[in-house]
Amino acid sequence: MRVSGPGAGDVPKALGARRPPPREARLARLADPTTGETLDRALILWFPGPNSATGEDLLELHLHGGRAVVAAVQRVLAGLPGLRPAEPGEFTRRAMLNGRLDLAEAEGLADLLSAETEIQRRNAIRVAEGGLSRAVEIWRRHILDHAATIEAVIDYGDEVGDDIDIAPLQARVGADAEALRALLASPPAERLRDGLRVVLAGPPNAGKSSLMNALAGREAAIVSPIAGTTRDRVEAALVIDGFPILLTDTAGLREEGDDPIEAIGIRRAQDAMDEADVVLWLGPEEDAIDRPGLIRVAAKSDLATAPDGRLAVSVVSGEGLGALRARLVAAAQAQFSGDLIALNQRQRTLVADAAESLQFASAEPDILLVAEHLRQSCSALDALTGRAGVEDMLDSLFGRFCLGK
Ligand SMILES: Nc1nc2c(ncn2[C@@H]2O[C@H](COP(=O)(O)OP(=O)(O)OP(=O)(O)O)[C@@H](O)[C@H]2O)c(=O)[nH]1
Ligand SMILES: [K+]
Ligand SMILES: [Mg+2]
Repeated sequence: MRVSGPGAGDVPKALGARRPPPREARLARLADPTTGETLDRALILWFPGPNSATGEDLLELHLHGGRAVVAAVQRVLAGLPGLRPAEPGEFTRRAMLNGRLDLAEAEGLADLLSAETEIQRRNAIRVAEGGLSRAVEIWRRHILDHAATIEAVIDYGDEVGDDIDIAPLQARVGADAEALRALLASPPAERLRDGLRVVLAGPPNAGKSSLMNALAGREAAIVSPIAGTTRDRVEAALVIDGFPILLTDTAGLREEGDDPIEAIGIRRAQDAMDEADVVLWLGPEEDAIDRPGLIRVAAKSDLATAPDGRLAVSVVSGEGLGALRARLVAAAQAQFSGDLIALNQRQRTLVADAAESLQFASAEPDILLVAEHLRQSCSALDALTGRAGVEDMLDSLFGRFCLGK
């Protein structure tokens, strides 16, 4: 349990314990101040501000985790003058307001707390440790340099009353716009939870659901010899070699008959393919769509020899399943292993805005407007790290944290 703020240092005494020296854990008996009854034996840690997680005086009580113990201590603390329960995320919010971390780092921390997959965790820790903020700071400096040059040109131009060639500067600004946009090439952070999106597609009875079940290691979808068994999208999340993969089984594709539900299923199958990173195509060669990430699978290879160029797979003999898993891991690696930082939607929008303003600045003939576009680009980056006012954003971000964070 954490207590943050100017009165935090008085809490041990109120609980009948001594305040330990800074940053040293001490075992202490915590007592109810009204009854003298023992609440718990706990470790107390004392972090005087500003060198604490929140930047304020901060006290930590490491209690025995039982719900009743926590509730009893909480009740006693709430009864002390000047104390109230924290809002969700309030500690991190205070840390940010006290300059202990910036907005991008706080977002990284929120992502870290909710990370479900290894690639999410790796990305979140990079952001939480300031990886994104540092990259943004470099861009900001670039833009401020350009802006300073332009301001100088504007001032100087006033003096000599003459036009000055800003083409070389604009070329550099244009190059920066390109390079900044490269930040958008990494997959969006939201995508790191699902991982690689793999869709099984092909005509009815091709063996899609059987293959899905074999890869998932469970009976995720119904298998039967009846064509048109699968009608809706069926998802199974799995992890292969540490890479999260979201498998989606789909309705068999065929000329739409008079079954309206099957027709909806087929439309959903097509949507799923549009969104997929990898499509496992189990249909005939001539119907294979030409797209990146298509893996042609010759299913039921125990029944017939697979044609050249297709990956022979059988869920009966097990042939090709290992090779298929390896292909999926390779695809996931290509997509997620880079050093690029995955940006969330908010960050992507701001980076795109900043790059667009730079683009405008590089092509704008009016020198005053060039300066204005550079300013806008800079303020988009400021919003990213929270230098600019972003109250709404703070509310929604810190609402994602749990109590005590
Ligand atoms: N021998 C053999 N039979 C298979 C194999 N894979 C699937 N089957 C059989 O083929 C039939 C159809 O399999 P499903 O997995 O339901 O095919 P589907 O593509 O999902 O079919 P729909 O959902 O109807 O589009 C079932 O009877 C399966 O048992 C395989 O590798 N070898
Ligand atoms: K079937
Ligand atoms: Mg099926």
